[in-house]
Amino acid sequence: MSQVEVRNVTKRFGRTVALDDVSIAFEDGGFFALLGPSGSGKTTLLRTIAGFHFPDSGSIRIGERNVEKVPVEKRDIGMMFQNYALFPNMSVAENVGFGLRVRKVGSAEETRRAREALELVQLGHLGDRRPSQLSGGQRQRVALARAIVTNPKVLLLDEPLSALDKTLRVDMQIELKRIQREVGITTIFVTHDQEEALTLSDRIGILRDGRIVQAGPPREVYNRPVDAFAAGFLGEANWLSEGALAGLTLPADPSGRRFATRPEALAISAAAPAPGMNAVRGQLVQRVFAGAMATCLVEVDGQPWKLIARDRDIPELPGDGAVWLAWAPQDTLVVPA
Ligand SMILES: Nc1ncnc2c1ncn2[C@@H]1O[C@H](COP(=O)(O)OP(=O)(O)OP(=O)(O)O)[C@@H](O)[C@H]1O
Repeated sequence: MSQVEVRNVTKRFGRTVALDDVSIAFEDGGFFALLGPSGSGKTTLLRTIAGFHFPDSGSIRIGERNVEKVPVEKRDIGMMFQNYALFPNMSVAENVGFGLRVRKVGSAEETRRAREALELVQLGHLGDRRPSQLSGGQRQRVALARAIVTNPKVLLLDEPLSALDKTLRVDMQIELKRIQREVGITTIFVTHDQEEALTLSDRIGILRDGRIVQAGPPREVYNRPVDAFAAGFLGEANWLSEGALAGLTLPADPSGRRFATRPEALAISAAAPAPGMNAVRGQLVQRVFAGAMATCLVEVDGQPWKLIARDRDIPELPGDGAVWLAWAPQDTLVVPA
């Protein structure tokens, strides 16, 4: 059975329908990322699961209980938001133990469990410090330790890493994933960073206008997007114009469908590609060197196409910019028009 289940939830703010009949299940122990453009309803969905909003209709189950009318503090959740606030006048260990104190577990148990949680986030040695004496990344770990110390059924994270700089954010992603695996806690994570969602999660859900467009394992959503929006939102898509379809080997009947390629599925060359490959002709606009990888921007039939490849795999290209872009037929993305 899934650990969290949202069934037909609608949530309105005045005339805005922030969640429109959303149904989605979160597997026990899974790491689930909610992705979508600004205003698509990600935060509203998370806050409705947390209990800060009550749905206008529909139900929410956490564990074995229906909780749509249960207040936040009784839902058995841990939370970490972007603007997490640690209590400045408490030590790190007291901050972590706070939720246990509220639950009156007793001081010996509080100390022991707070220490364990701090060790889990590798801050066992800093329990006596004040939050102001920690770095940004360390504070984030304290917030995480505090969120999981009560052993909740589900961990809700709303863009928890977005305030960190790039390097620290990548470190924290790895750390968060390790901790999530170690504890085995069902985690729901809101982000608008596609790469972060792909790195961390074993399932993703894409929202648009308050609806779930597609949910599934990242690879499945990336390789089999249900529509053009999902294809363009999770990664980039080069769309084939109708006129360019003639002569290509397509994995499905073209009627009622659109076809695209991912940037990394393409090979670029001056000469026509080998038989059996799909290929289009284009005009090289730009080749951008970025260390290990390179990007080529190519105009194909008036459309901008993008190729991403290892720089060393890109051959010398002709001065006049006339190139072929080739890909294996099975790498064609097929989406309903
Ligand atoms: N408290 C509120 N009162 C009124 N409207 C709200 C409230 N909270 C959210 N909304 C509206 O509901 C819709 C969904 O908002 P939500 O914050 O869930 O989107 P989001 O996907 O998390 O966006 P972002 O990525 O920008 O955080 C938006 O149109 C937003 O303006």
